[in-house]
Amino acid sequence: MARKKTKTKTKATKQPVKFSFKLSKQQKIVLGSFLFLLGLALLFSFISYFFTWQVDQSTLDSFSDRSMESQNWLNKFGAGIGDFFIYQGFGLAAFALAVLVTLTGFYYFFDKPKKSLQSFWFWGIIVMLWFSVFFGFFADKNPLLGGMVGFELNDFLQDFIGMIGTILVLVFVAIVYFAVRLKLTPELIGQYLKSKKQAISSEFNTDDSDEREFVDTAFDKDHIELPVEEDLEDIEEPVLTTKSQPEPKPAPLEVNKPEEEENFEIEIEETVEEEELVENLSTKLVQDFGEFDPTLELSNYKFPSIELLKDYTKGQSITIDQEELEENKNRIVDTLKNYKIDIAHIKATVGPTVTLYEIVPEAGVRISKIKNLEDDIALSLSALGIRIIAPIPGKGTIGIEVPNKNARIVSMRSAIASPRFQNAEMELPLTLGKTISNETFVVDLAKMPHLLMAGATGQGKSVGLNAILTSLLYKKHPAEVKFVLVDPKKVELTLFNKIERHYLAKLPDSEEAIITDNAKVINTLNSLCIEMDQRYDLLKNAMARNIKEYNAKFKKRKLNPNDGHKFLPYIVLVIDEFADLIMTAGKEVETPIARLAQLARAIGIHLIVATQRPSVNVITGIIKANFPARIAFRVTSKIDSRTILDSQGADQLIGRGDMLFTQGNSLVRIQCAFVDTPEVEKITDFIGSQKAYPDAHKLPEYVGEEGGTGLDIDASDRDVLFMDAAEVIVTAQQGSASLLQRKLKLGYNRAGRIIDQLEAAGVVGPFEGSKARQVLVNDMNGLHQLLNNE
Ligand SMILES: Nc1ncnc2c1ncn2[C@@H]1O[C@H](COP(=O)(O)OP(=O)(O)OP(=O)(O)O)[C@@H](O)[C@H]1O
Repeated sequence: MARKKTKTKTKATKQPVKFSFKLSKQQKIVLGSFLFLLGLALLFSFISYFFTWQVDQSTLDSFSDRSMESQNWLNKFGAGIGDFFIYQGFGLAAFALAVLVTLTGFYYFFDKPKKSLQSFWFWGIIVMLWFSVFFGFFADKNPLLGGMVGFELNDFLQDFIGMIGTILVLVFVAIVYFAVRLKLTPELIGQYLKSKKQAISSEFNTDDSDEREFVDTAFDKDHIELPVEEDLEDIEEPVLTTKSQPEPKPAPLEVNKPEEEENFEIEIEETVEEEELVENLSTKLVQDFGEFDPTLELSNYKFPSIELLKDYTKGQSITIDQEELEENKNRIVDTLKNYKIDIAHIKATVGPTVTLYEIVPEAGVRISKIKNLEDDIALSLSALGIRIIAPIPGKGTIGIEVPNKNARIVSMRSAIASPRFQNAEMELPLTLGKTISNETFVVDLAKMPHLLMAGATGQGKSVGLNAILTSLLYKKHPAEVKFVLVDPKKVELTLFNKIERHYLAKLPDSEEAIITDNAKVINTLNSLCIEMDQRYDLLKNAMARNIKEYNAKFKKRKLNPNDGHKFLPYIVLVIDEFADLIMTAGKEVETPIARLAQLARAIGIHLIVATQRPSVNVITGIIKANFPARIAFRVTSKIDSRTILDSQGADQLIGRGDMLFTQGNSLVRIQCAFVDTPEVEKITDFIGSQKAYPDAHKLPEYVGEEGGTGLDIDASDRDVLFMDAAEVIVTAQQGSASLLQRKLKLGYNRAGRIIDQLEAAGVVGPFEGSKARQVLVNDMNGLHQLLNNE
């Protein structure tokens, strides 16, 4: 005990009790509850006063006389308070005072930030005075309405500015209140009325009217609606409001006190609570209008129904032909036995087109020995397309893929309807088909980020491209994705013309959205490079790292459209017959494609390039390096297989949609989902018959190469932006093409050309490697002199 006492003493000398105006937590609770109850007492007194004031008149002067009773619910206190605040004071408006006191108590009790309390009091008193003066007009009919204060103030105002003047003053104060306190503007009221009107009209716009709109598409009545992500989002997405956010509470601080120190008050330094910026424009906009919805312009857009796709496997379940399995197994075992390889265990997985036999060899058998027997096993099974995977990655087994006698078609319908695809939370989900274990294979194009497809003619490339495009049509709203289609064969992608105004993007001056002419491809690719540069600028200004972040910010209304910001749809560039293009246009297409492939992933431009001839002069090193995701249908030689996959295997496929997919690591064998031309036609017809945007999505304009690139450039051949560019360079005193790209929103090629022209004109010095060129003109005067003297 004695020891304890000395401990207390030493502590007491060390920590002198500081005097502070700040209330401790306990004091706040006491003060808060007092004010809260006082407010309630005022409220009850006021209510009761209205019924008892006449009877209680006589008791007012005899407060100390205990024999006198008052009728008020709070007896003489209530009668006195009521008389003071209502009759002598503010009349009916005195209730505001009771509310303010209660609220103050509440704020102290729960230790809420006091800043909003000040504004409550300020505006509360104004409201109280306003009503008091307003009811002052009726003082002769009922003096209680406005109270003495109301009557006197009203009278005072009328003496100077008359009744009309007083009314005008009251109207003005009311406007100030609505504008400053409630932040109401005529636009907001207009918007509110408009949204109400829309809500009512959309309620009337029932399914009937939708059916009427597309009645001639003939697919409506009995189609099964797929659960569409966007629709769900509409319903579920809560609108974020600052008011609904819980206010930050100071973390409770637990202080362990020894018992005998009970008298000691620990001074807890209150942390300054950060006020939320109510004026934050984006929060306010979201509060008022909700998040930006890119699909609003085509809000009635209906996704194609699954019924438009054909079910090729109707009635056919996965039939396992026991006889075939047994036969194949015996042959594999026998062949291996002939080479003195014993098997410990064998297991079969029956896929849509091939069956995988997994073998566990006896201990001590070399894997390479089995791998070398590929041809012998194929011979003994008398089957094409045998692929040996030794060992299967992730498993301690050796796989032998043997084609089934009766291959099954994988319908696009089953792939689209699979939960894996339907529930895919991806930016650009693609379903390619089914794996050997009959699982639907779904990948995100946005993550690939570009796809290279190769396969000999007739092996399923076009069907594969259609499957990819169909996947996107079933999952993405027209506002979210745009296609740029290049089809030199002129027949494969023509069906997509029907959805030009929904899903396609094109150059401003071109008539056809689907590009079939190789010369136009060059312009389109360069235009996409400009689009890429512009998007990078937007991202930089928005301080977003990629398109997903940028669009999220835009939806939250954090980016101002007046600064050029807009919702950015993904752009998918599909090039069929790439070999043909490279052969005719060479470097001119290779350079922009390589540039796009290197840089475009972050800004949402993704490339899908298909080719028949996967030779090295078509798929060059630079292109290969930037296309980590590859699909190989059957190719004719091992060399081709190596070019596309960096390993053999594609030459052993069996065709008709049998494919290998890699994303840089292991190969996955997939049976591509089959979607036939009539099905694609039905889908595009269905989409095409709906309300569309006025035009296809516009790509930036690209001025072609006509100007020439030599340094002996004629002054008349200069780019139209030559003068602007010269001014930018001279002002910034920095001779770089990327500066021009940014400032004038140009593509790389055009900016480079202008720099050449500036060099020829003597504005900038020659190319100096990684350094920016020297600017040879010091100021604007010098520039004008130089150009005038030419
Ligand atoms: N996934 C698949 N399932 C079943 N059959 C398929 C599949 N893919 C393609 N086929 C069959 O192969 C035929 C040729 O396919 P496709 O037209 O896609 O070949 P391609 O590689 O585009 O040929 P080309 O390069 O000559 O245009 C189709 O008509 C179809 O009968």
